[in-house]
Amino acid sequence: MRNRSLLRASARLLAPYKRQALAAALTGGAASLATVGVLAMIERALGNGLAAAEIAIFAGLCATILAGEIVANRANSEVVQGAVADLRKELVDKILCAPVAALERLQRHRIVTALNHDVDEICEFVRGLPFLFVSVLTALGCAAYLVFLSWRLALVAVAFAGLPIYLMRRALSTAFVLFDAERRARDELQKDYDALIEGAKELRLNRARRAVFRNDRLFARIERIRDLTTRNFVIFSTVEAIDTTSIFIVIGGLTAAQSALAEAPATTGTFIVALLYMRAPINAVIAHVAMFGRAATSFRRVVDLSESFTTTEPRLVESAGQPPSPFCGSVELRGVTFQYAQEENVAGFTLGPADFHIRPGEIVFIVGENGGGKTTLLKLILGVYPPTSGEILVDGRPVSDAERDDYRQLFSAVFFDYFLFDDVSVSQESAAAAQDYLALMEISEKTAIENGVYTTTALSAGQRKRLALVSAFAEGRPVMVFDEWAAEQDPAFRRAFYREILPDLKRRGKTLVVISHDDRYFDAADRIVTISGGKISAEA
Ligand SMILES: Nc1ncnc2c1ncn2[C@@H]1O[C@H](COP(=O)(O)OP(=O)(O)OP(=O)(O)O)[C@@H](O)[C@H]1O
Repeated sequence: MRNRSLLRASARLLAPYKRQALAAALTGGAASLATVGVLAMIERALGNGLAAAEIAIFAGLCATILAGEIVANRANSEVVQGAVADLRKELVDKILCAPVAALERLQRHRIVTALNHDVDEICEFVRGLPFLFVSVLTALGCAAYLVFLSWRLALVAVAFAGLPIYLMRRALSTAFVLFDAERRARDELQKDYDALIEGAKELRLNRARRAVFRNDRLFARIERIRDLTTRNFVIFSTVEAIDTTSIFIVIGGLTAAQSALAEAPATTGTFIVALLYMRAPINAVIAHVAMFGRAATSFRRVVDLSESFTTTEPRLVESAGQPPSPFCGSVELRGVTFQYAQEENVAGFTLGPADFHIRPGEIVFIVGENGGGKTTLLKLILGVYPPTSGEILVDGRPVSDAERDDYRQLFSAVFFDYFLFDDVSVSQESAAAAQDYLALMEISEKTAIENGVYTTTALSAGQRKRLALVSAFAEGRPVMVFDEWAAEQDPAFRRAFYREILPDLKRRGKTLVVISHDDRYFDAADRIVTISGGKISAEA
């Protein structure tokens, strides 16, 4: 079933390139038929020589082979590169629209392996499709020619090829099972590669962990992949060896049968030459079967991934460039709940039902114990997580799924695990203010904004966080949100954040939502909301 899906998906990918694909198929097909024609003429020439007109036809066929192959390869390349680029773009768009909670749950390694390895495998298969088509056409042309030469010899050849074909089929189905195991091992290896880079400092410090990680995890997985790939290689070499041997078995069978069938030796000779020629396209088909197995496994992974990316906001990529809606009133969460997906029979954390509101121009602090639900609440306020139930209202009007992306444009945020892009989206009016903010953050000596890009982001942890605040400010949104922003700051700058920067932002008309554990500065808030065990427990 899935295999048919792969073929359907391949057909869909190739659909926009129908004209080039048709050109490739026709020119490739013409070259294949010309090859069969050349073979037939050689057979005639060996017996009777060629007349002048036939020499011209022979030259014409050779020219057809040359031109056909050049044009077919060029058209193939256009088709395949187009289809590959489309598949990559499609996956990027899927990830851009995917629910953030699903991306967080899936973890980076699975997505990276799908984007790189799986796309490459599928592309490799698609890339081979036009050649497969030409190979099948050539093989069919040869087969027709063989039947034309002698249907009785053709029957003998099929009879002798039966057992090898059965053995090859058995071997290939074993290989397909191994592809699956190899693919799972690749996911795990990618996960360990991530740990190898991201955990470099920890691995340097702990000799015992380094040894276990290297030997029992990384090397063990690399060895497993080597083992599975080698076993697959052996299977395919065996298939090729069976294929090579089978041709000789068939030839042996033909020579043995020739006298019983009273075939002319010249016919049998030509039959065998054509049979030998047929080996090349048959080998190409077998090689493609291997590609098919790998691509089918990768395709299953991509489909599984795509299914977990099912989104309520499929049009996110189309709405780029729309201006944010004007914000004049309040934001309210009414009876909002959110539940993380269940992990291995452990129920996911549930937040809410929560009622929460933000009035324009105020500073709201969200406080509470670790794991109480502050960041989850923040992601709900920002519209990054859609509520499981309940609704979000702007100026008393509920925000629908279709409007959620407009709603999100009200906010800029510095998350606890923020990502710092090196470009700054500075609106005309906030460009000068962004420069002011670099100075206010005491990093204008370290970096500057040139052509909308920071000259450097290679700064200390606290300085990078200040740069993230500049970026958030430069976006010019009415509501700014900070998740434990001051955690990395030195005491003087931490004080500056609560006593100078937040009031300055408020003076500039910003509404501010701040997660904080800095209880000595809680008085900087206009209002404090406490959350514990997923419930808003107090408001002051
Ligand atoms: N990506 C996630 N997937 C599943 N569960 C999660 C995820 N993130 C958080 N949780 C669960 O949700 C609960 C609340 O997490 P949250 O990050 O909102 O807490 P917090 O109050 O911000 O904590 P902290 O003060 O430690 O930052 C946690 O106890 C955790 O079990």
